[in-house]
Amino acid sequence: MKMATYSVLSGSVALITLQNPPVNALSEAVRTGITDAVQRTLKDPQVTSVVICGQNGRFCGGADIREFAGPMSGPPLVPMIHALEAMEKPVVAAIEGLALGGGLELALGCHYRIAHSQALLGLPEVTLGLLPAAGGSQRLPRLIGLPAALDLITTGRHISASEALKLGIVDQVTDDNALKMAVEFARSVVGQPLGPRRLSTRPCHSPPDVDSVLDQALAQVWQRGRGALAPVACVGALRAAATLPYAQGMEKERELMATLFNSGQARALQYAFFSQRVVGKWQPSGARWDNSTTRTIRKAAVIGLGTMGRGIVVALALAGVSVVAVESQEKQLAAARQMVPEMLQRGAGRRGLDTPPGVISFSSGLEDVSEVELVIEAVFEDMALKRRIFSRLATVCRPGTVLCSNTSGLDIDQLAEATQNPALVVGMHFFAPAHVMKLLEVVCGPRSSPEAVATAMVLGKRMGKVSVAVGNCPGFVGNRMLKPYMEQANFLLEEGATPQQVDEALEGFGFPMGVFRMSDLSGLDVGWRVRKEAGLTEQGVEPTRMRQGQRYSPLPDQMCEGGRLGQKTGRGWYRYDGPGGRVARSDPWVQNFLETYRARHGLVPRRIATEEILERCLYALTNEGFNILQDGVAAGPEDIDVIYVFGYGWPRHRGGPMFHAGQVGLARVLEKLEHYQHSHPDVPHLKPSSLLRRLVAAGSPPVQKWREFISKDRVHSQL
Ligand SMILES: CCCCCCCC/C=C\C/C=C/C(=O)SCCNC(=O)CCNC(=O)[C@H](O)C(C)(C)COP(=O)(O)OP(=O)(O)OC[C@H]1O[C@@H](n2cnc3c(N)ncnc32)[C@H](O)[C@@H]1OP(=O)(O)O
Repeated sequence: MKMATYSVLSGSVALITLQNPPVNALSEAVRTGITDAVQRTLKDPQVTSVVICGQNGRFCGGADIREFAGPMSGPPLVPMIHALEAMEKPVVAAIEGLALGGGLELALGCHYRIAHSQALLGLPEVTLGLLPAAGGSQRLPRLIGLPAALDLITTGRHISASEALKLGIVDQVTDDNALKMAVEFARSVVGQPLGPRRLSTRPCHSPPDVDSVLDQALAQVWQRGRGALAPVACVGALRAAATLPYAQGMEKERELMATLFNSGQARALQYAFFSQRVVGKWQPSGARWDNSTTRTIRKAAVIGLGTMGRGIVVALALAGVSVVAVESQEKQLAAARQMVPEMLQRGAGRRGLDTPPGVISFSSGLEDVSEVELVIEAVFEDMALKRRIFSRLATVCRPGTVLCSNTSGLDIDQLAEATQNPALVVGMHFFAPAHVMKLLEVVCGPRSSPEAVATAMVLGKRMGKVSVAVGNCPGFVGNRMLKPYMEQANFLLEEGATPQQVDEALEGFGFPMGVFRMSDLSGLDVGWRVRKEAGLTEQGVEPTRMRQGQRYSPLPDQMCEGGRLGQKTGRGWYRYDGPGGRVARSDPWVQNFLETYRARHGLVPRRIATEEILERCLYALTNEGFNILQDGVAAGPEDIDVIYVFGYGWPRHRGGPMFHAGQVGLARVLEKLEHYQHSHPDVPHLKPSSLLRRLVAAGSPPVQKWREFISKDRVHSQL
């Protein structure tokens, strides 16, 4: 039952309990319940104080985000909180579990706040494309000062009860029963003046250089936000708090919220929030998020200690898994022995731990993995080498050991074939740096058992990853979609664009790095190795611009042949201050290289508009997403969008590629793909997906409806 209940304890303390599981969000029924309870409190002369708490040890997770999709009805939050604050009887918030967003704003309207030591507090509205518009942007700076409020409101970060106490957000923290303590506290403050406890009546203490503090904050959110509107609006609301009387500040808060509330960005960010939860309810290959048998992993091995392997070792150890780290090359092993403990210590420090929970041992031979429960292979993308390792693992490991590969796109089934028990083989595709990046693609091979898949999914979650189950095909989901995107970027260079121009267009869209800067960072040889494996490169001869009957750009292969591998060689699509340099500068050599290339192939360069760059790169990528959905390689558009937001730098405020296509309009995306395919008939990736066509024919249903639509049309699903 969703509501807020009213009861009176020992005849004098009114208790208002929010009841809306699982997080006691402030739905219409809850707001109605609070409003009614306030009226009853006012009318009851026996009641001398009030305590507000949440059912089941959770104070409140904020406004009910699901209600944002429809018309607003019921008592609004602002007057409701104002009525609480205006009461002449002391009101105490008993904060257990969490007080987030509107939940904390409600607590800020109370006269006192008592928190349990394990509670988390915060104003995360900015992460949903909004601002704390129930007075939070005006009350918080009046309580803790402008700089601290700027930090909390523009980042949306959650803080512990002890940090909240230090900042002055809560009055007391307890390890015992916070509700009991709040009730005692409420009784003890009856009769004390409430004026100073009403935050709306306090002045906002701002530093003397208030303008420069606000300007600096604005510059920072611009730089961090990559085009996100909400952080900028948050600074605007805090500027109002610092410079205007409370009532005018509230008016500004309302205006800014109205703009954000109806923006595409707020819709995208709220979609991103729910997508992550949809993806968390995985059910691939007969496995299920809520009732699968899984193996508990206490000891694991990582094979190959390059950059990826080292990161995986650290991520496992931080999750409390003991790791056998194996590397056959002496030099690489020595480097890992030195680097891994340092990385681990830093990772533990970031989590506030003195010592990392997992123990790591190093080895140069596979025989040392015989006791582990799960192995993650992380050697080069070389199928023959990986198969040799898997075949050896199958003999060395105990029966039942789950065998995983960190391949970024090779066939999991071929690896499984090299073992005696293919059901135990799954892909665990991490993203670099593996101990930092949140995404994990768990690749379900056609023969992977539900138990092996569920074990990898659960282990990923334990490692703090957002695990997404995907099917087995070249590149899986993320890299399969990246291929047409990068292909278009290379074609654009052939046609007249420069790497900077393409990168600036993509960075303007909101990616942290354009495609060429990103290639330089990850190393051009990564893709080169994959193309060689696929038989696409033509080293030594004058390369053609067609391969296997399709347009192909040999530009990146030629860069690699010339030793320009990116940052690691100090030269790539940009030049750097030497190997390992980080600052990209435009390189006249590249300009000359492109001009010579175009001349040799008879290509006449043309001016290419930013719009074309974005449409060709992004729609080619999205089109592949539709093909992936059609093939059953991803369970739904949310899975693809989560992968792109967490693994590929897709700006979260644009929801993800599939959501973005819906926002642009599926009919428009289709029309543009048709247009570009007409001009480039030799590029199959521009051929509109039949699923896209069917969705358009069905009237372009919203992205949340695609799943049911797709499942009807799917020939077969890998998941
Ligand atoms: C014209 C202008 C009009 C303006 C009118 C607007 C007025 C608004 C005024 C004030 C602004 C206030 C805004 C807000 O408060 S926005 C909400 C802020 N709160 C949050 O961002 C918290 C979001 N939730 C979380 O971060 C987490 O869920 C958690 C930390 C609370 C709990 O995490 P965990 O235990 O891991 O559980 P899940 O994440 O899996 O969640 C469980 C379940 O609960 C659903 N849920 C969580 N929070 C909310 C919520 N605030 N509203 C609705 N539903 C919520 C979540 O979706 C899960 O459900 P499932 O999807 O069905 O599994």
